[in-house]
Amino acid sequence: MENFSEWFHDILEKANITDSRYPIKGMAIWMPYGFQIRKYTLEVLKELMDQECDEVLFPMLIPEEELAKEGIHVKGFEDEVYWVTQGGQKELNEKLALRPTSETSMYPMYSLWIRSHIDLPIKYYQIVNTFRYETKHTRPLIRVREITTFKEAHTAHATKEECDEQVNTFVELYKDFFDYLGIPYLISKRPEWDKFPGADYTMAFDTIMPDGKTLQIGTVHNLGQTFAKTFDITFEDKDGEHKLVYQSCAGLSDRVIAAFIAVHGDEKGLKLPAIAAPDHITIIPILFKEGKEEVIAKCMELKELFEDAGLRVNIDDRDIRPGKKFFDWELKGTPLKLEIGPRDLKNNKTIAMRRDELEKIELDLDDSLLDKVLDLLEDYDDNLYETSWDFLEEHVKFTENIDEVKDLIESGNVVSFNWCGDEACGKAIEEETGYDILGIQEEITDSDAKCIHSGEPAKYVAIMAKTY
Ligand SMILES: Nc1ncnc2c1ncn2[C@@H]1O[C@H](COS(=O)(=O)NC(=O)[C@@H](N)CS)[C@@H](O)[C@H]1O
Ligand SMILES: [Mg+2]
Repeated sequence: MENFSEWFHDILEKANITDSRYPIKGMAIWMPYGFQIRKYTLEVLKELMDQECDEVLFPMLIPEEELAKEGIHVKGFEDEVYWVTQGGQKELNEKLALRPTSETSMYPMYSLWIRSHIDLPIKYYQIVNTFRYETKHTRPLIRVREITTFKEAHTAHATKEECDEQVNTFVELYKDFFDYLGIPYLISKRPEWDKFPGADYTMAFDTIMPDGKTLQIGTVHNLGQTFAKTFDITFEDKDGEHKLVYQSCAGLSDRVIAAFIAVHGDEKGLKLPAIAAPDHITIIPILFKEGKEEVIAKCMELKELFEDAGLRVNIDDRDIRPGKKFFDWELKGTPLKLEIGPRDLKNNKTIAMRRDELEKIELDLDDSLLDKVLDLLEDYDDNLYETSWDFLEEHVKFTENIDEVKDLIESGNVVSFNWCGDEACGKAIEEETGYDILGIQEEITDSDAKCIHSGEPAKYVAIMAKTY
């Protein structure tokens, strides 16, 4: 994985995940195999989101006057918004923004819908495409200009306590989501200067990619009452008083799939956890002239057996030499491969192979087969989960010496350090090292800890990294 970036771009094309040759920079096509990975990933996400929120769907276009209402917010996005200025031959009398995110399309409606405390809480989410004219280097799935898989949740609450609680609930939901996908993460509170435009604070999930650079894979924002003031989202409370709501929002994007592919991959290609793998099992018949029908018949029988157990199975019966089939299987990263040839049939066996260990496992073609296959899939998933978390944990290094930071990060680590929390000091650290402070992870109680830069008493343990 020396050159991860090359591996990543290659695998997207070779495994038929996306095609970035679309004639607009930062926009790509979801190809069939990738579309399935995205589909199964979204099934997991929606299962979790539907327990917490109601799914809705808002228009993609936002009137300029709404987008511009929240000063800090629009400042944060003014360089990234795409505009629609014409309808057919006619100039529009008001410019329309392609949503970069949907606060300013949703909150005028929240203001309309929320009258009384009984209308609260509102907890809506949508999975849509959003548009950001990213000026930094675009990368497929990682930094795109059309974010095709943008899950955004937006909540409104009567009290601060309930809103703060909602932020914690979304953090827990994201932990569950990434745990299902076996994507390891670091959670931190973004520094003041890097929080979401208009938010009180931002909780961020970062994963460590194979090259040691971190990728922000999800964020939860406590918006406080800022947007409520701007969009006049008030409610009449039980005591008859009119009050501003408290709001939170939580976002994920295509980056989840970038991380899913990256953290589990290896030199041979994809290695997909079963939960979002297009197929769980690839059956490879070894076909000779004689015995061909029997082999195919047995493969069909096994496919049915596994599908009846809820597994996704494909038979690679292409008329090509087995070696090419094995190569493709390794590239596409299906968890388990079963080989069946005429000799295996005679011995009533199949040769199984897990995509992680790549060792031959002889299995009897008897009624113990299904359970053995399910056990292999479970052990495989556990191994992927453990391996990815080991990688993350091995690549977070604590240091008290700012001179060590560069070597640690350049050799592919995230650096954990004591920080006084002062903004000027934080910016000086970023300036001096050339890396980003991802955020603070915990408060420090024992007072003798000193800030890595100012030497002042440290208030927090923070993390910094080279980021995507
Ligand atoms: N250009 C981009 N390409 C891919 N993913 C992106 C891009 N910009 C942001 N993201 C992802 O989208 C997530 C949410 O974006 S955000 O700006 O942080 N937050 C919001 O937009 C909030 N309104 C969430 S509802 C980020 O955590 C990041 O993982
Ligand atoms: Mg951005």
